[in-house]
Amino acid sequence: MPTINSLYQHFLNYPTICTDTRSITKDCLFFALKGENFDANSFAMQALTNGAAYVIIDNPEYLKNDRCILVPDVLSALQDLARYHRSTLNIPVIGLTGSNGKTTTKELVNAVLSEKYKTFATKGNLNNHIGVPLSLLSIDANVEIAVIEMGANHQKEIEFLCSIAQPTHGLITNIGMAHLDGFGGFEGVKKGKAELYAYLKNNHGTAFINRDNHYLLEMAAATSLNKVIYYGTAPGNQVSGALLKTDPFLELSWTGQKGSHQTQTNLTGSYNFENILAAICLGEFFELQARQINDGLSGYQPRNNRSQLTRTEKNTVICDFYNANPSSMTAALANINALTSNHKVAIIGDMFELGKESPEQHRLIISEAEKTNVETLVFIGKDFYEAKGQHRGHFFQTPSEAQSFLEKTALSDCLILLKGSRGMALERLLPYL
Ligand SMILES: CC(=O)N[C@H]1[C@@H](OP(=O)(O)OP(=O)(O)OC[C@H]2O[C@@H](n3ccc(=O)[nH]c3=O)[C@H](O)[C@@H]2O)O[C@H](CO)[C@@H](O)[C@@H]1O[C@H](C)C(=O)N[C@@H](C)C(=O)N[C@H](CCC(=O)N[C@@H](CCC[C@@H](N)C(=O)O)C(=O)O)C(=O)O
Ligand SMILES: Nc1ncnc2c1ncn2[C@@H]1O[C@H](COP(=O)(O)OP(=O)(O)OP(=O)(O)O)[C@@H](O)[C@H]1O
Ligand SMILES: C[C@@H](N)C(=O)N[C@H](C)C(=O)O
Repeated sequence: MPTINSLYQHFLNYPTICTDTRSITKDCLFFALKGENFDANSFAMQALTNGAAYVIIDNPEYLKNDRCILVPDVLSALQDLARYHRSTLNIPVIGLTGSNGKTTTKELVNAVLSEKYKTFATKGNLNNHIGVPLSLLSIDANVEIAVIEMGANHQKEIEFLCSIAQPTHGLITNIGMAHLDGFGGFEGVKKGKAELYAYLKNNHGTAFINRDNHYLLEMAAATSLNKVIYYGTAPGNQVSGALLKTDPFLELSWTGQKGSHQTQTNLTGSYNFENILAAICLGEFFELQARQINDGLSGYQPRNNRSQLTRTEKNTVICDFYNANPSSMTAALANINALTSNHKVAIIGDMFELGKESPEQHRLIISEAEKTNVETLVFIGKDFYEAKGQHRGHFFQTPSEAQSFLEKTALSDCLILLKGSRGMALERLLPYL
């Protein structure tokens, strides 16, 4: 079996990692992972034929030549290699987690910091036990600061990802009602996310904390964090800010260490205010000029179905269908409520991974939606359907039933919120809006 040193030598010679023979890069190291459909050990020879330099396998049956490296477990080897590579990098690594807004905040932080530094940031949301190692292994010697997104749906996951990413700086965006099933309820979410603070505390890292978020303050106090930089709305933080405009895009004023400034963004949704402030705070901390921070923020254009305002032929659609949970759904409803339009429509789909709290959470969202000034409410999915009771709105069990309704209704001149969990894939309704 190879040592981590010998595996790392291969990585230094062949620093591209591949996990899929269908998109192989010449001279890569191919890690044969297992999935629900395949055991990629069986693709090892194909990977070599397609150009891989070496294949890392864990089934001795596929050990055919000296370009096959047999390890006890391929996933662990990938994680160990990433941990080792990270430990050779003497750069700030910003670990970023939270229930909502991780990807958006990561993108904004990267947009800001890249105005001054050579940055690396997690691609998309490759944020789990496979994605974090792959991200770290993409950091090359030119990178000056890395922003690593860390996702989790159960306890000890952030602790494990921190052991790989070894963040020197960290930020929890917020604590919300997400992945309640795996975390074991809201208190479980707090406990799981606080693993980042514990890592920073034990490794002399710096935490960036939204002082307006009392859950984060409680968690920081419980961890006795000693290196903390605050941002928020009240004066006296490293960065303090206020929303100036929210319709349709956010504009804000902020005060840092060297004066007050104004920023324009291409983001909709006042919930993005805290994401933006976090990015400004990191920009200030890493000594960017206000102009660089503002350029980074105003240059960021969401293209990832999160808070993305899209004009169709007939309507304006808030494309927010990447995911959903009770906290982000509440925030999205509050946002459309506050926006101006002749006619408002909310098309919202089931929220997944809520466990035994799911029926109640779906009932609560229906009540929240009813209280808004949105005239047309469309609820899609089994969970909303089961909670429908006597509530106002149109309820459909499946997106295709909702599609027939939308085809008949032919909405026009409307502002439409389209949001649901990933598995609902509500993007399929966009052509009918
Ligand atoms: C192992 C793997 O890559 N899986 C991906 C694969 O899944 P599947 O089970 O279908 O794999 P297969 O069985 O088809 O294949 C096994 C391997 O064989 C390779 N292979 C196959 C065929 C072939 O001809 N040649 C081959 O080489 C193949 O490439 C596999 O390596 O496909 C799915 C669909 O594309 C992928 O979704 C799946 O990816 C897995 C899930 C993954 O973890 N990917 C990471 C890179 C990642 O970071 N993905 C993120 C998801 C992040 C996320 O959802 N985060 C959550 C919180 C984290 C919770 C955590 N506990 C968790 O469970 O993930 C959040 O809320 O943010 C992403 O995709 O965006
Ligand atoms: N600060 C926030 N508070 C509440 N909801 C938010 C916040 N930021 C973003 N959201 C909502 O969460 C959705 C997903 O945003 P984003 O992808 O940035 O979050 P995430 O935490 O990275 O999610 P995932 O881990 O699933 O990628 C957005 O479309 C928006 O509806
Ligand atoms: C897709 C995954 N990152 C996620 O956010 N899942 C929740 C449950 C969703 O799809 O809404």
